[in-house]
Amino acid sequence: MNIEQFTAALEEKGISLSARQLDQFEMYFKLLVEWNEKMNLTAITEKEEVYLKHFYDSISAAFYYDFSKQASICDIGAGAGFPSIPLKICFPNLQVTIVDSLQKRITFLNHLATQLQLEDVAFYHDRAETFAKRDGMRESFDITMARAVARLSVLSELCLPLAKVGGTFIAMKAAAAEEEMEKGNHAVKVLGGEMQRIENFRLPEEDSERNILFIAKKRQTPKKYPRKPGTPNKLPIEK
Ligand SMILES: C[S@@+](CC[C@H](N)C(=O)[O-])C[C@H]1O[C@@H](n2cnc3c(N)ncnc32)[C@H](O)[C@@H]1O
Repeated sequence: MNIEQFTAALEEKGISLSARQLDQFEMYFKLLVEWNEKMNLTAITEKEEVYLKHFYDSISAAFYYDFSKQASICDIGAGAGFPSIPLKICFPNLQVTIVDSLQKRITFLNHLATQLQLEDVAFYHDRAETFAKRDGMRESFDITMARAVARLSVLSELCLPLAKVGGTFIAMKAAAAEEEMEKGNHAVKVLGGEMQRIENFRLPEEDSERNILFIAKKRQTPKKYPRKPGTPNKLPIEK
């Protein structure tokens, strides 16, 4: 997807980018590739692929959810900033918090935010399991989201405790989401969530399936969750 196609595809979805926003994406691409030579940030480095598989794919959540309002987002395991940084570029009104367990990625994100002059962004080197125990963080975000971090039964324990009651947990998935949903539904309920809808589409130019799960945070998460780091993955809440 070249820049013209990227701009047109977003325009079609009602997202128009200014010259400044396009510059920010261009700088993001350059820094990603430059820093990737020193540290492992992504396997995707070819320009048109970065625009499609990282930028467009991250923004696709906005085709199904209104990010144009003032809202706080916590992006768990964002790595090099996906999906929340492309969303922040498109919707500067968002307050973005990223939590990632790899320090190197947080160093990159701090540099990126300075270069792109992003405001209202905060980056934490932590695991979601311990971040949720910090003062003021638990059940404090309007939206919690993650792309390519863990299967739903595990991911729910990382994301739902951080979403406020009345908020939304958005899980961005590739294929096989239906099966994951069936297995993950129990964890979603236990943690205070309720599956709302699943949006399914294919990435343009690729025959690659994408699923975005929207889960409403209905009730408070029981105090015992999240469990210790590593436990959600070792002993997922599954029936
Ligand atoms: C496969 S990468 C995905 C990165 C990004 N979301 C994307 O879509 O490109 C998974 C990331 O999740 C982070 N991660 C995994 N488990 C985590 C946890 N429990 N808490 C915080 N970050 C975690 C890893 O450090 C890594 O950066």
